[in-house]
Amino acid sequence: MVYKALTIAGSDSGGGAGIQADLKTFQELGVFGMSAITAVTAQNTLGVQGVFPLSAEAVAAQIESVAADLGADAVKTGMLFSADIIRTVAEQVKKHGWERLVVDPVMIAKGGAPLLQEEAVAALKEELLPLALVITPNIPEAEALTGIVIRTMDDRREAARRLHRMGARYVVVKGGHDDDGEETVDLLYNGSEFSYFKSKRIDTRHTHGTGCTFAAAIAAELAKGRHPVDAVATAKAFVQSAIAHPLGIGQGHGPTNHWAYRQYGE
Ligand SMILES: Nc1ncnc2c1ncn2[C@@H]1O[C@H](COP(=O)(O)OP(=O)(O)O)[C@@H](O)[C@H]1O
Ligand SMILES: Cc1ncc(COP(=O)(O)O)c(N)n1
Repeated sequence: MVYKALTIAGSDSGGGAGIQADLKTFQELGVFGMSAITAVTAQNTLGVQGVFPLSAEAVAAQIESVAADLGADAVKTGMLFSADIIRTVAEQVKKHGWERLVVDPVMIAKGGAPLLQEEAVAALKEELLPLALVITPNIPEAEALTGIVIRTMDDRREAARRLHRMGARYVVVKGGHDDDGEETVDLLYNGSEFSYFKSKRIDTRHTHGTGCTFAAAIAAELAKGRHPVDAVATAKAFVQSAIAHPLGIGQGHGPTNHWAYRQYGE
């Protein structure tokens, strides 16, 4: 049985985030990766030097080509850039009946470059979020989507409840941006209870693409038919290993090591 996952996201020329991180992660987890590119970024470990969006028509055509021939066992979205592209992606997801959908609501690159237009946040909330099986905001994204200022774990739980009410069935509020403490804690809410995925916080600047890698690993595990909670557990272990064994390339915020989980395990 060959499991297939489709990523709908932006291209990162530096290879650490976006489509490139997603395809590497799918491959490492034994899933055949396919892609629909929403925007091409000129990017490296130092930052984003340019953003060149594709038309919504070009995005739809790529998705149609995949759906018409190969099909997808799970779908992941990343950088979507505009409201137009978001609406198109939502239409396509509904049209093809894709239920195992991971929405990583990418908004801003770690260096501060916007990857989603401000006016597109409403479309993300209204059109795409209700279709998500799993949504994986980091803390600033959870704040932008809910309007809650997140300082404490209670704030995070409240944000998760709101995102669930907006229609996402499993909400993961990631803890990479919470700099306090020895641990990073990703909080998962399924509509009735919370669970916590904890790992040792690694002191490193090589975290470019961690969010993409984490969400792609969830999609890969969902493609194999795994339960969302088990998929999140594997994704946390995968990204932890990828951060713990950095490659040390590039002059800025380097990429994670996508083959670390296979080579070294957790
Ligand atoms: N320094 C770190 N040490 C260990 N895990 C981390 C670290 N930074 C991020 N992570 C993990 O990487 C994943 C992505 O987190 P985060 O940085 O919050 O997302 P994003 O890349 O979208 O900003 C989460 O599972 C988080 O717990
Ligand atoms: C094309 C593209 N997509 C997404 C990100 C976010 O990366 P991160 O996973 O570090 O939040 C990025 N920098 N570039």
